[in-house]
Amino acid sequence: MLHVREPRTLKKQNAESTLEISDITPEAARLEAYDDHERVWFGRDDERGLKAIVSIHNTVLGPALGGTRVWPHETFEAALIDALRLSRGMTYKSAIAHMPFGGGKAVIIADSKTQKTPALLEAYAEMLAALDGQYYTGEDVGLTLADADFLRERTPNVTGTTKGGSGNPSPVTAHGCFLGLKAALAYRRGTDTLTGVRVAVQGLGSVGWALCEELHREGAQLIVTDIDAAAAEKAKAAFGATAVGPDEILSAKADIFAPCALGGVVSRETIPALNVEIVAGSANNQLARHEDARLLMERGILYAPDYVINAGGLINVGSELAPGGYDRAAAMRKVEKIPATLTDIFQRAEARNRPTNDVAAEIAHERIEAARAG
Ligand SMILES: NC(=O)c1ccc[n+]([C@@H]2O[C@H](COP(=O)([O-])OP(=O)(O)OC[C@H]3O[C@@H](n4cnc5c(N)ncnc54)[C@H](O)[C@@H]3O)[C@@H](O)[C@H]2O)c1
Repeated sequence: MLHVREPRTLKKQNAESTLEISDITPEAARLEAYDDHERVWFGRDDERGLKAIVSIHNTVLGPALGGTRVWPHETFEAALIDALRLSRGMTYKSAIAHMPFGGGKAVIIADSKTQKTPALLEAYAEMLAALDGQYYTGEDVGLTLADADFLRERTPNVTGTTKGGSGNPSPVTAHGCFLGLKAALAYRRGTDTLTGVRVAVQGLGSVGWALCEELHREGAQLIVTDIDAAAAEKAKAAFGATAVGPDEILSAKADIFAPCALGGVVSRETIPALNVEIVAGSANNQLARHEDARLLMERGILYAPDYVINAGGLINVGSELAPGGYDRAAAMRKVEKIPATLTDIFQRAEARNRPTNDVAAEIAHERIEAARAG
């Protein structure tokens, strides 16, 4: 059932501030991606260049937690859909990883290389403070560890910082993906030996690069791409990788495709050209549509649901908020459960002839409904 919530207002932190925050839940509710979000906020500060959407999907399991993406979406609607899909994914991610958090995510509409000024981040910190604990954030595409530290100096609800926090989540996300990718390989081939296994990695940013390091150490052959050609060149030198163009990676002949850039890359348009046995990577919302997982299944391609395999970062930053504070060893023990969780999903999906992401979503829903019922 669709609930369209009454708009709410937030108290201004400072009467002089140029930041305006509005409740755009009714506007979001008109979109297919809405999926019954609890609240969607829009923060705008023309003087400081901020346009930010904070999307809170579901807080049944706990307060909303999810990173902030800085990306120059072409339209406001595209940014809003991105935020909605990302925050819903965070709800599922927490539920599957047994973390006590709800799903939330933020999108700042800006080019992180040219428009992410200290003034913009100041305005965003003010927005986070005004949300007053409804939403905890951290790194995502376009928001670095230094940015997270900058925000944390101004407002408390920022995780994954060096300011008393757990630090950069990306290597932990990459490690969880590495373990999950091996679990998929073992499920498919009966062995998780990576020697000579060809992995096509799309996106050589914080997670993609760290994943390549682990894969390379275990003897995988890397085929890489990035829209930043310099990153691909660096990977050639560091890992002996083969670099291909951004459009070529989707049909590259490999054993595994690891999407580690943005979402929507696995779609009914791209699936026919995929030349791999497994899709396992860090990107959020890899599938353009939930139903696309069935097309993968029909092509015999094993899909590791994104919010299961990439939960390492959430587990790490979320552990900061555990009673007693951050304990890295405890967080890593949880990350090491990702392969078993995935294997269980693969088995259930195969036994019922269902796509893996259907099974994962079902498990997440069951946990949320059980918590709602108390
Ligand atoms: N950082 C984390 O801990 C974390 C946790 C969970 C999920 N994720 C997801 O993993 C993905 C990567 O995150 P990140 O933190 O490494 O981001 P990042 O910004 O550090 O890296 C993204 C990289 O992808 C490249 N890229 C963008 N579009 C591309 C395209 N079309 N083709 C090839 N390359 C392209 C960028 O140039 C950049 O190098 C994102 O989808 C993110 O939401 C990240």
